[in-house]
Amino acid sequence: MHLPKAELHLHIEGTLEPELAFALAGRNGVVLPYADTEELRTAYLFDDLQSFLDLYYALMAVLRTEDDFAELADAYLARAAAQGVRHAEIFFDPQAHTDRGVPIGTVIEGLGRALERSEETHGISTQLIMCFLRDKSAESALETLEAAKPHLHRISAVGLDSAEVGHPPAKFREVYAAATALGLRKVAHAGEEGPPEYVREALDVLGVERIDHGLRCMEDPELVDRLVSERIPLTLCPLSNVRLRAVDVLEEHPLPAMMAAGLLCTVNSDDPAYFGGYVGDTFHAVHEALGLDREQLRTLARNSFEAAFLDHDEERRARYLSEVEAYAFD
Ligand SMILES: Nc1ncnc2[nH]cnc12
Ligand SMILES: [Zn+2]
Repeated sequence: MHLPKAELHLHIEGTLEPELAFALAGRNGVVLPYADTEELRTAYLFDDLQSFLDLYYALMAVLRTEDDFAELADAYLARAAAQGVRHAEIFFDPQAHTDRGVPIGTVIEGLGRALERSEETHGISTQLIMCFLRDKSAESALETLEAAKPHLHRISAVGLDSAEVGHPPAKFREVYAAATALGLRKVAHAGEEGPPEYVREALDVLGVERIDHGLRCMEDPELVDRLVSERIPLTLCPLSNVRLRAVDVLEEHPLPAMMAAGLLCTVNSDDPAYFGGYVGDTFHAVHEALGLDREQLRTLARNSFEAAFLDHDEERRARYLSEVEAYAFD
């Protein structure tokens, strides 16, 4: 669906399509434990977040050089542009690469190279969000922030992702305080598999401005009231929630109830190479499965630009919002 939109919850490593994985494996002499792309695709049946993460981290072995990261990001941006994305705030997981010997500079400069020419090449403005892996230590997160310092001009925010349950946001209090002192914005995954309490902690202890997922806030009416009154954006990922079994089927996703409750919902693709669709496909899917009408889809698109970190460029935000209003559904 070509409705103009911002994508705010997208892991660049989660855009690694099987074809590119095999091409990079060949180039870099990495042997994958799958015969071909078809066999690899059969592994994309997940029971929960962890079963996905195991494959997601394993496949990253093919990403080694600056060119690899630039190619990965460029391929995503081309697909996103074809689905109406005008602005993308892109997550990356530096520790997943530094832990296997790829320097953080290789990752950031490779991604940065694709991102800096994105507006010209794809018509998409971009930002980069550096995520800490919450199943690693707080010290490792601090070391990662320190190692990223020569490249901070390329990074606008920090985030928190990976295995949620058992790794509450408060574990990362110190690194978020350090990121704040460096002028970085803050988001965190919370309430995907973890309890509503993690959403509260992300707001109160880490000071995040957006919640990634936030699905489980619906179990806690008081929290919903707070998210509504403070207009905290939620970056929801409905196709991801189905594939990782947070909801049984898309038809039962609480997105309509969340919108009706007044939450500032956005719709995103999370890891589109693994979950069956990019963000335009996701808009189409929620239209079909949940019956969201055109004005509700327009609201989701409007919300995406409202929730974007575009405060330094309100003129651009206004331009994107006017494109949403002007969009004529086929
Ligand atoms: N859906 C997700 N939740 C947590 N960490 C992730 N890393 C990539 N995708 C993720
Ligand atoms: Zn995510």
